[in-house]
Amino acid sequence: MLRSPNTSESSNVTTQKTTGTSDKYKPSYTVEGRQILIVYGTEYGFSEEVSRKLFDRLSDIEIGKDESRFQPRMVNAKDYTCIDWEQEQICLIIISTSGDGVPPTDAREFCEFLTTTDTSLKHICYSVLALGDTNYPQFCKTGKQVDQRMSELLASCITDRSDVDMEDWSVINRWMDKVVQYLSEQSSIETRMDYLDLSSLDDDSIPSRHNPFMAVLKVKKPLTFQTSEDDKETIHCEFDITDSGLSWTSGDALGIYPENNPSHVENILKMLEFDGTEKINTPVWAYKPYSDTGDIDLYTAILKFYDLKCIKIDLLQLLCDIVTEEREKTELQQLLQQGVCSIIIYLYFYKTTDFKTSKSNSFLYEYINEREVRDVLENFNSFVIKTPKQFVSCLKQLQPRYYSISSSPIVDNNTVCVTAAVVRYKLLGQPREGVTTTYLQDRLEVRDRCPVFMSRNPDFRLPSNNNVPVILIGPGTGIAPFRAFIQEKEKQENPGPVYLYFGCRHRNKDFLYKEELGKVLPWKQLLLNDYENANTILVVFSLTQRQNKTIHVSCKCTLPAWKRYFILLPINIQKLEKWEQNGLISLKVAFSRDQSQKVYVQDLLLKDSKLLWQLIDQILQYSSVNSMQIDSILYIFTPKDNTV
Ligand SMILES: Cc1cc2nc3c(=O)[nH]c(=O)nc-3n(C[C@H](O)[C@H](O)[C@H](O)COP(=O)(O)O)c2cc1C
Repeated sequence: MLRSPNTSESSNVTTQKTTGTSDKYKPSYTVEGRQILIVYGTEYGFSEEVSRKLFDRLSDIEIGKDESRFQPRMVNAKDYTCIDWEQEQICLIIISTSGDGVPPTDAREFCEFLTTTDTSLKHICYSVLALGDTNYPQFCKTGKQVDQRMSELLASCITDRSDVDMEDWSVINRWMDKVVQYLSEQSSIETRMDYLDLSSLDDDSIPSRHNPFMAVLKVKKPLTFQTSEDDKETIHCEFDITDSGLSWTSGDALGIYPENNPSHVENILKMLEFDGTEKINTPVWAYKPYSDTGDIDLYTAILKFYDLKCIKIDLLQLLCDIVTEEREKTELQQLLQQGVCSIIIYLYFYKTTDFKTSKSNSFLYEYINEREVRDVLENFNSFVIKTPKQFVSCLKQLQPRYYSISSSPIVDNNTVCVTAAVVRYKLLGQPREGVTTTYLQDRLEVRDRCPVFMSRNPDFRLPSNNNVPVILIGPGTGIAPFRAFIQEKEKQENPGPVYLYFGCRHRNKDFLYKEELGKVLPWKQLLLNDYENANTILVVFSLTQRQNKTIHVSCKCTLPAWKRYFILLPINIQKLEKWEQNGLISLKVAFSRDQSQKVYVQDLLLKDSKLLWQLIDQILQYSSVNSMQIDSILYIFTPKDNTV
């Protein structure tokens, strides 16, 4: 029997028949059928959502005259040890890329297993759906690596890997169509009961993304105040996680499940002419205690589990089908079908008419990106939605948000701190707000409870050698994880020096944690100028000769995904000192709005470009930095698409 490591050969596999629909996506769900394994590796839950869709599609297929069924089973890559590869026939892998081209944290061991095993998977047919984002230089790297490795292990490819740019469902659906088409023609897949070894799976007692801990908010204090429209509102929150079983390491992030603004929920219910007490099926992604019940009232479901900011194209499609006003129908049709020009371009490149959900439909994407669910319902209001189910099936799942933890467990392992800039802005003449930051600021009161869990960030750590100097650049709320790092350095015996680069608009208004940092680093407060236009946060850890290694990380922080870059570069201590003596490292001090002429980070970088390239040259010569890393470095120094 070929099992992944840590799996007992003599385990008692209980193949209980489970019939509950909410349980069907769990690996413990098992019925007799033609077994198909779906392995998903996810950081933020999208791969799991796609896997559920695939599961449903595969479950619906009837094969042959006996109308037998496929029995898909979904296994999170973190639970890969329950897989008995010898028994598998078909394996579909849906995996995202995280960090700077690395597997999702929970999928690392699975990828490591695939890389190191030399077992033949000749008997397995497979296909990979790689999820990613073209804004990252290492687009879909993990999916590509997994695909290559499966092929090296002699598994046969059912259909070519598809690489998905963000949530491009047209690509996802095309891949699923091909998989379904292939499988529908396979009568040789054996019918069996399930044989997964579930004994090694995590129990539900440890809080996780699916089972968050209800932490008490014990402190909420403003770090900056809004005295004019231009000012930023930044808050510091402390959550009590005593007896939760949760632990973290500085560099990790806290996942927080927000609630929507109740007035937005009420407004939507009014437009739909529902009163909110109607019952619907509890969404499969609901956390406890809601997940324990079969149904939930519509108001609670929309408040806690559905995204009212991001629009699913299904909502436009539904409205297009049911609006009664001709003008609205025509507008929706135009929106969904877009101009002839882009259809032709799309047909030419993709040889398909499935353009409705494609990113190539930029007109549609622009419409969606600028609007929220309530805007769409207001724009096209001649509808009658018959059932709450009809409506919620067109909404996205409300995702947890991740905040870099701004406190060290060494200081207090029962209190988790986060630092958040409250998001409020105007778009299309309407006031808009960030869901979680306004939930924390406006709706969550001290002593209230809120669902939280830990999100590991294993690449983003202080160097293990305390003597190693550390340079941190974290403008604005980018300072959050560095506050935790600095708290740790404070507790170390003979710590190496810490260089902190911080940027903000005004010295007296938004210099976060000014007093604390002033205490810790009186001798090295290097204030960089404005951060607003900084695309990237660069973190330089200097390493001793002995530790010379290159580490690349991405950190979950509050910046939009494409701005989330943390890069570690190795620098030799002596070199660092020498560079400093030679003036290669100089201090740049500027607050963007404290003088009449604005000065930004990129202006300083541009001015220093020659110097910076010399520095990068030295780093590159010193370490074995590969071309991927050079791309990332180039990205840092071209914040305004300027080539330095
Ligand atoms: C911090 C972070 C780092 C990422 N790094 C990459 C990357 O290096 N390459 C890539 O193709 N996509 C990258 N992505 C995009 C994700 O792979 C993409 O959003 C995917 O749909 C997420 O799926 P998941 O929720 O299942 O993890 C990154 C996303 C985040 C938030």
